[in-house]
Amino acid sequence: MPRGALCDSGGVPEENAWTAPVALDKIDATVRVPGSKSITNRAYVLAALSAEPTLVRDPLDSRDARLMLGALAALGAESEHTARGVRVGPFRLDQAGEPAETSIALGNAGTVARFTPPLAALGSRTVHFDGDEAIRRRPVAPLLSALSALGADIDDDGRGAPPFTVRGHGGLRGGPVELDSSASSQFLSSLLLAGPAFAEGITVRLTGTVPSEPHIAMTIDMLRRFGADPERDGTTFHVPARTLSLGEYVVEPDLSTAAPFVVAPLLTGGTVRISGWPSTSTQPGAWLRELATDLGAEVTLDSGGLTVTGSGPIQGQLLDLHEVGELTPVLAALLCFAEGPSVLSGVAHLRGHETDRLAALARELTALGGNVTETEDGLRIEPSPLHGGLFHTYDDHRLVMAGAVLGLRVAGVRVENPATVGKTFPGFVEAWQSMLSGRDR
Ligand SMILES: O=C(O)C1=C[C@@H](OP(=O)(O)O)[C@@H](O)[C@H](O)C1
Ligand SMILES: C=C(OP(=O)(O)O)C(=O)O
Repeated sequence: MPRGALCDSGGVPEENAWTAPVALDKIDATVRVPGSKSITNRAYVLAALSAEPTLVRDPLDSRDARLMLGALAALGAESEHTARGVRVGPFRLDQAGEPAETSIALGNAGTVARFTPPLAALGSRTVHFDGDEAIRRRPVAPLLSALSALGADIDDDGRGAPPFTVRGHGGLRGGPVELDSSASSQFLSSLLLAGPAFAEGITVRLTGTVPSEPHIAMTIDMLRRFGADPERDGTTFHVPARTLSLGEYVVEPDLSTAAPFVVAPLLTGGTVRISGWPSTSTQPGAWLRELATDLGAEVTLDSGGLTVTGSGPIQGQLLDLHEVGELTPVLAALLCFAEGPSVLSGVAHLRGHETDRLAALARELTALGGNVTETEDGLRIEPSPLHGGLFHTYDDHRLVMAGAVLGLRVAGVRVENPATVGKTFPGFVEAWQSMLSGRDR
């Protein structure tokens, strides 16, 4: 993947930086993290495609989730916040009497930019897609090409990123298509999620390797729960046309958002309990349980949640993160404190995430005294003492979380623009401070 661009934080003044608290003692806290972004936004899309309204319970309420609801509303699927959750859909395909054109605000939400274009092609309006400066650098070309091959009418400016326009003509033929989903698993998830609504369903044959496999498993699992019949045969995926219906969907806590809390006791000693941790999950963050154990923590999972107790130093690691790329920023921060060198690999596609995460992490960790270099597909981290300073976050929620992890052991880490964490966890700073003050949330 070509080198990405580092996004700036839109002129957020440095005095808004948050000084990440140092852990003065062993931690002892119980933490509740919000609903999974990936599950929430898939549930909203599948609800919009269902024949009846769906109540999505315990959903994430954050910038990305609201952008998804806004996109679905623009496409004709209304939602309502109720005391029991968010009731969504169904999507009205008959859009007679609606304005002929509408716009979708993408913010910097990959799930909105990748999951909603097929829905626009199913409708009958002209839909313009655009968002933050950063989303204009995130790839969509393979998805738009596949949709065009399936019969969609799409205009873009040839850069392979937003903005673009989809002209709906009241449905999509679907059928067989080839897809290169190596830059983002979200291209494949997008086609599979909408597949049941295509006249001929969809058969996708992948031409490259796909990152973030757990997110593909999540897509398949959620399609099944909503009544679809997806099948996978190696690199070929088939989703027949189906009418979807479920009624109610309960969202799991976000295990990637949990990552900084899981690794905290490895750096401070003591115990963190993450309530509501599911006994099985398709989320990539489920792997943190195994990783924390390998790093020497005592880890137990019971009906109360996941309990992680840290003890002693951590060793350097060789980790292929191709399947769990979104965990990279927090793990890179953690491994700056390891006793030996670490190599994180398999994550070249992170150059097309919220920012070029490999460049951002190498630059910011080095600026605080770390010895971190970019490789072709990851990062090499050598032990080196860290010091305080401004930690730029490039409008990336997971860099805010990484900065918080550094601050546990290093005084004076000032995390730039902490509010950008609201993409997935608006209450992150408060939850982090409560964890350190021993006040349970
Ligand atoms: O489908 C999803 O919900 C996601 C897939 C992954 O994207 P990539 O495959 O582009 O890394 C992940 O990093 C992102 O945070 C969420
Ligand atoms: C890559 C991420 O987000 P998005 O859904 O915008 O792709 C992420 O949350 O780490």
